[in-house]
Amino acid sequence: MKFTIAVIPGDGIGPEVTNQAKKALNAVADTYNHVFLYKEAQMGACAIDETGNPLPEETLNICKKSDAILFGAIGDPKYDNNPTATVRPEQGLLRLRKELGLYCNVRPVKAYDQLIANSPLKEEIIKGTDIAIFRELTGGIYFGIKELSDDKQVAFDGCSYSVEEISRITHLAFQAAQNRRKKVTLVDKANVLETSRLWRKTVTEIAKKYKDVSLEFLFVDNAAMQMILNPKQFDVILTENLFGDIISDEASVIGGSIGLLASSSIGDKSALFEPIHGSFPQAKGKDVANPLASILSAAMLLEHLGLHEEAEAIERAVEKSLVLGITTEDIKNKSNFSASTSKVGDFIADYISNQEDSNLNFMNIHAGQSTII
Ligand SMILES: NC(=O)C1=CN([C@@H]2O[C@H](COP(=O)(O)OP(=O)(O)OC[C@H]3O[C@@H](n4cnc5c(N)ncnc54)[C@H](O)[C@@H]3O)[C@@H](O)[C@H]2O)C=CC1
Ligand SMILES: CC(C)CC(=O)C(=O)O
Ligand SMILES: [Mg+2]
Repeated sequence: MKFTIAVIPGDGIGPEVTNQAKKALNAVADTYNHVFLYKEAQMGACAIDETGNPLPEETLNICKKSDAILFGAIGDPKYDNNPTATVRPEQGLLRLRKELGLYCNVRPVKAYDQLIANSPLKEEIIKGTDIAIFRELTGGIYFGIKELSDDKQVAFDGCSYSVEEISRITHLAFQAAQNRRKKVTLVDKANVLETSRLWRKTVTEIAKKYKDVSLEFLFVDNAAMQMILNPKQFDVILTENLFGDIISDEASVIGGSIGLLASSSIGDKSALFEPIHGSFPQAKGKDVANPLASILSAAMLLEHLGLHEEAEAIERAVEKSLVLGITTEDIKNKSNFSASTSKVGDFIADYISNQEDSNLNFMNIHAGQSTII
């Protein structure tokens, strides 16, 4: 089959990790006889440098015409360290999400058995953790009216949610729970925020239609604590934009590294796939960033295109890289061995193409080495 995939590498480590995801997709295309037509587009700091606009119209058009979008990350210290800059890389990503209506961001969190020792959390706490975070992505405080008083002494970020915005992601979260362990936890701050009270009321109503799914409520401050104390209590977490952003980075500690967490952002017409991490500027160009979040995002992309077997092939290759310890330094194994970003990508692509044979090639490279390959 033939698909058009918009590729937005972005800034920092975005291009490096996206390249590895493309290697995995190319291996899938060769192995399963598909054609992936990549349309590369700019967004973020690199787009500002080139065009003055963090989301050029051309990028938006390429995305609208594609079957799916693979995105790396945006962001650059020259903007992070300049709070008065009025044009910012993040505006590009936020506008893209809004323009494409990508309201449902799903962030799977799981504790891989091979990496349990890498987590600072105890094995008995994290072993078996399997959570799907459903984060609302086009509403809330990230999209509210922003103001700074004329004397620059007072700043304002508005937060609003409509019943419609809450309802559409709530249905998707409950449908996902029906195919999982049948539990939804709504994470909010309904003891304080009016928007959170609307979330509780709306979600409670919708829950009545899904009688096989139980609904629990947690205030976000408590949820942040429970994520560390007892993550196995969670199945599907449903939450608003800001809270979902924060608790998903926190949850990545369970998996051993944020460099492992992939995501899908789904709307009625478009779908985008990206790691949950940012542009990790300290690692830019060093070939050390973990590409697995990007590679697993490519697997989610294939799943979205209906290519289930192909998605599984990527997931199996990722599992194999973890079993063999062919991993970047953020999750290096006990032998202190770590592979570079590109070598991990090579292994994944090779394993998809050749399956069992690739073990041998990489076991040889792996044997007796303690430095980056
Ligand atoms: N979706 C996006 O494009 C996002 C962009 N950002 C932007 O990224 C820039 C940096 O933000 P930070 O807060 O430092 O977040 P970050 O996610 O880029 O990095 C935080 C830390 O996570 C670890 N990390 C991240 N990605 C990794 C990877 N692939 N492999 C191994 N370790 C990894 C590193 O220890 C790093 O110091 C900022 O400009 C920010 O606005 C932040 C989050 C999301
Ligand atoms: C960079 C922000 C716009 C968003 C973010 O941190 C995220 O989506 O994880
Ligand atoms: Mg984030």
